[in-house]
Amino acid sequence: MSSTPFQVMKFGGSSVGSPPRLRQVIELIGRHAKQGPLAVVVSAMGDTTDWLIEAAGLATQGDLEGSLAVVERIAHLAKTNAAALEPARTTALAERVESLLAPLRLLLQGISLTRECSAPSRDRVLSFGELVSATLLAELLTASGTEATFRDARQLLVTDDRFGAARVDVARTRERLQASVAGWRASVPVLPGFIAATPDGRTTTLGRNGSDYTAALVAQGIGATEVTVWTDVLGLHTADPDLVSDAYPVAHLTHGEGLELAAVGVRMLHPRTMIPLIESGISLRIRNTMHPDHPGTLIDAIGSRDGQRPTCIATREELALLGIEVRKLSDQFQLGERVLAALREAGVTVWLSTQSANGQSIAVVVPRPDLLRARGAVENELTQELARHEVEPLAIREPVTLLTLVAEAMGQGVNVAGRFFSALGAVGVNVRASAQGASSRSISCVVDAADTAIAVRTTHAAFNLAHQQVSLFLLGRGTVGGQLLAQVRAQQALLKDKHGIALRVVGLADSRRVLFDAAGLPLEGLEERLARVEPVNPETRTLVPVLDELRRLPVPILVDCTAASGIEALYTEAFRRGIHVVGANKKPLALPWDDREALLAEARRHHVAYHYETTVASSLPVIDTLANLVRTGDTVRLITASLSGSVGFICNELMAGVPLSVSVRTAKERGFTEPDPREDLSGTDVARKALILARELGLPLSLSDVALEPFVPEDPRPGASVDTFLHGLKALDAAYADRVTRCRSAGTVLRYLARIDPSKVGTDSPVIRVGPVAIEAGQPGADLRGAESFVSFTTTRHSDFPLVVRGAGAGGAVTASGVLADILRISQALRGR
Ligand SMILES: NC(=O)C1=CN([C@@H]2O[C@H](COP(=O)(O)OP(=O)(O)OC[C@H]3O[C@@H](n4cnc5c(N)ncnc54)[C@H](O)[C@@H]3O)[C@@H](O)[C@H]2O)C=CC1
Ligand SMILES: N[C@@H](CC=O)C(=O)O
Repeated sequence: MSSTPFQVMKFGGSSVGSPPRLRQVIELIGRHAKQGPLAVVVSAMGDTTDWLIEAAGLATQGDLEGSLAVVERIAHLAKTNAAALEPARTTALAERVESLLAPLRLLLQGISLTRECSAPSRDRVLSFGELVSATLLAELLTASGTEATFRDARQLLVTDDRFGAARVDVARTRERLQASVAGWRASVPVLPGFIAATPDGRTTTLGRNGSDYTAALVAQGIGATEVTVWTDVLGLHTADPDLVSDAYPVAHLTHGEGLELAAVGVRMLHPRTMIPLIESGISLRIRNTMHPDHPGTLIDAIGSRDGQRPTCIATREELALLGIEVRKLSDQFQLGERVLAALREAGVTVWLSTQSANGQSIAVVVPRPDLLRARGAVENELTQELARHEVEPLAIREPVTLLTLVAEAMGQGVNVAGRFFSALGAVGVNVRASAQGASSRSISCVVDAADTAIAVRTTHAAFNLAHQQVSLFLLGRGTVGGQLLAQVRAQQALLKDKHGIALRVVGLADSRRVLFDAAGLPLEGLEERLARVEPVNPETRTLVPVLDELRRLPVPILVDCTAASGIEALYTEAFRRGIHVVGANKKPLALPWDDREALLAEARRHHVAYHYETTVASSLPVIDTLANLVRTGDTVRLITASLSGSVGFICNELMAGVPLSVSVRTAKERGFTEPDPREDLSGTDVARKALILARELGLPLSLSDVALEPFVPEDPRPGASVDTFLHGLKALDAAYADRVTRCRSAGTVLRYLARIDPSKVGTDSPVIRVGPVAIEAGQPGADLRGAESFVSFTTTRHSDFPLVVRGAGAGGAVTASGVLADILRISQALRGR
């Protein structure tokens, strides 16, 4: 006889709930049975257990007809599944199902007559789910060529008579299994999970996750080395994938980690199941029936093989926090002991308890449905002290969630608690209570239920993700915003894989519509999706509630690709919420000096970044260069610049003989102008840019200080639409053609330049001048092409040869790339925090 140890495989209800899944299970068992001895444990098919509970309930109400109709549903599922796999034996298998369910029908009849369903009767009713599935699975396996035999777990697993959650007599169970296993090698044993029997043969059930427990007990009893739980996920994930889209299956865990996770409520594991496995050194694998080649999660004595130790985040929801505090300090009180004993006595599970060092207060976390019972038990225990006002009235907080980080040797890691709490604090999650397990494998805290998702996502990112998550709320989906979305879409994978930055667009707004999803908006078709949102009145809408959601996400950034006036109020709200801002919009920086200073001070006060590199010459590194000059102690003596990509382009077109009206229209079409090109042609846009630069030098100037000569005279119809304005430009074509002719004959080029001369501070001459000039060939800026800009810095150190920054100064794609670079600067600066 072979001495190869057994493997135990357990299949849950969903794995055997439908013909395709059942077929996969039969194939899997067939394949593994060829490799070595195998024992199979199976749950009831699909929702059968719920249906049995329903049938028992109806029978108890005297509704036999309804109850038998539910049995019909159960029979139908079993027959359909069996017939789909063995069509040739449809009738025989249907008869088999009928004969298996006949005693159930009789039992329900009895219950309906007495209108009483005792705990033993209920266990008996529930047992039919597993009995049917195990019997059918054994028959279907044999028919498929894998010799299998139904083994009644009630003859093997011995329990006490606590019906509903019976306690197993491990020693007697082991004895029976050892005696029985000798005959198991020739034919795969198929055992019903979840059910067992008292020593006198009355059917019992094992409670929650009972089938996993059966598998662990069987493995222990027959000396198996591994239990595989086949389910519908790829393994135990680092966090609940419904809450965290980045959660991933963990390859290896130690038994200790598994037990810890089971203890804090991870649905897939139960402490009862872990104990026989740990005692007997049996590995537990969690695998997906639909992906049988995926290794899933292996839980054993060794744990991680590759040094990777991901932190699993477990949540237990629907809890209540009870705070009990003594008014007067006394070492006689033994508050903690009494409260815990009272709760134990009342049968209330305590998920977490923390006591103050002096024993004056205790906080306990209990299941929410047990809150009344828990409260009653504690108040009863402390009746006299409460009456004498020695104890504060109980403080109750509900619903709350218990969030636990589990990782081997966590206690030896540096600053684990600090990282945990600061990650939660950074997104505004209040920790209501906390505890670090003595095992050094876990640390737990209690948060409000409303904070569950954000708390899990944040801690998961802080502990498990190699990449930095960045959450973008984009305002504006026009020339720049639209290009930015396209660039994020194109760069997303590369940024994550190569640079460790995971950009997620969580919000998008235009002037009248907003879309927001904290989990991230799919970028494909996003603008079309926004266009379908019901528009609202821009005058009355507020984006502050969106900021309240944004602030709770990792590295939140408000990205302003609008030309909106008054948007600084939103920036201020963002800064106050710890949200960074990246803006292409010049208007907030051209506010009166005191307002602009107040805005920047607000960002500094809240330790957030405000980057606006693209406000001066699109993606050209102008502001950064200037800041570096100033930071390194250089003195800027003069800045001369062609700061308008659109007006520069128009000048070049005019010099090439294109009429003014046509060149302005082309500049707009190419995305060089402001949404309203009058902003460019009036010189206001250049004046704002020059002002932004002058202020970077610390000069407290305002727009009214700029000596401005427009490129095109003021529109006589300022309220007219952009189209009307563009149309009206035709009237100026001849005058501009004349001007160009004069330039040509003088050998000069038409340009629109800005000049910032700090030496004029304190004199009658303007520090900033903006206006059209005719410059000679060979002079800086004369040879600009298309929408090129240039900025020339003459400084103490760059005196003979000014430092020149030159390149494309306008356009959606280049500007968007500058905005993206600002976003990446923030995320890089925050890495690891
Ligand atoms: N086009 C370029 O080459 C450059 C543009 N910029 C700046 O970028 C900003 C955007 O320019 P474009 O994309 O060309 O403009 P655009 O007119 O093409 O797009 C503006 C977008 O902002 C939206 N919007 C307006 N008010 C809003 C509000 N209060 N909230 C949310 N969305 C709002 C509009 O619905 C539109 O989607 C402007 O401030 C411009 O000065 C900066 C550097 C270069
Ligand atoms: N309209 C602007 C765009 C960049 O700020 C320009 O023409 O330069």
